[in-house]
Amino acid sequence: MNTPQEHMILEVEGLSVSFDGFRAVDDLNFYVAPNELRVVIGPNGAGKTTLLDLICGKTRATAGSIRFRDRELTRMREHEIVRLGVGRKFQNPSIYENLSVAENLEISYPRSHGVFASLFFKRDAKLRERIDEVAEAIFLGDRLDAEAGALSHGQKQWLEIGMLLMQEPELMMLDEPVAGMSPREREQTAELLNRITRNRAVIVIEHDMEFVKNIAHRVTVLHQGRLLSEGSIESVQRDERVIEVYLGH
Ligand SMILES: Nc1ncnc2c1ncn2[C@@H]1O[C@H](COP(=O)(O)OP(=O)(O)OP(=O)(O)O)[C@@H](O)[C@H]1O
Repeated sequence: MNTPQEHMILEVEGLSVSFDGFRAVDDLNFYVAPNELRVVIGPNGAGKTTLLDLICGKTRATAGSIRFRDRELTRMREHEIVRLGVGRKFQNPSIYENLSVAENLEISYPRSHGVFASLFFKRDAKLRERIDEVAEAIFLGDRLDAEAGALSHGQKQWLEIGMLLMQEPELMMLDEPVAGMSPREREQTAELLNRITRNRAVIVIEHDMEFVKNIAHRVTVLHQGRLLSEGSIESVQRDERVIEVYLGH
């Protein structure tokens, strides 16, 4: 799929970024539908992380456009992009180790309704409800009072996903979410991502092909900053160009 379709939530067109003349992302077109779970794969240095950096505003594009719900993101600042509904999870969890699970979720709840809104009981009830709901979704419903630092590596990754979910993003991006997880935790993460995608679009960068098979609706393969192949996991795995790049011929 390399042509715009109707109702795409994300439309990336002609996107390029150069670092000292080196094109890390090179004239890329990339479209994601509202309830899609897209996995981006590709060899080291293919431009996967840079693509997410461009979408979330961490890196500025040299050329091209990124439209999210018909809003142009390329000139927006990171916090504006977050406010529009784009959430990003980095490889290393950025949770507050000294705070409890519930507190970590609470500080991630958007305050956009203004300081005075927090004076009202209604907001607190809604917040508590949201914390319970998210904690349940990330398999930490019975660990609300646990200190985040005491969680397992996998649980910390889930907590960070939960912190993003508190903001109810319409597009969520995750960089290698199952790195370092046990097989059981990987299974649960697949279940979590599938559930999350019912209400939003999700982009995942992943190397573990078994995991990719469990979650991907479609796969985008990047190579040297360009689109190499795109489609179902089966079609991408059969693609000669993909095989060649991975086998390094
Ligand atoms: N800020 C930067 N300055 C200079 N070069 C950069 C910068 N960010 C990325 N690059 C280069 O761009 C290329 C693409 O990097 P990127 O991290 O996007 O690849 P990747 O596909 O995510 O790889 P990996 O699987 O190894 O994480 C690499 O050659 C990298 O060294």
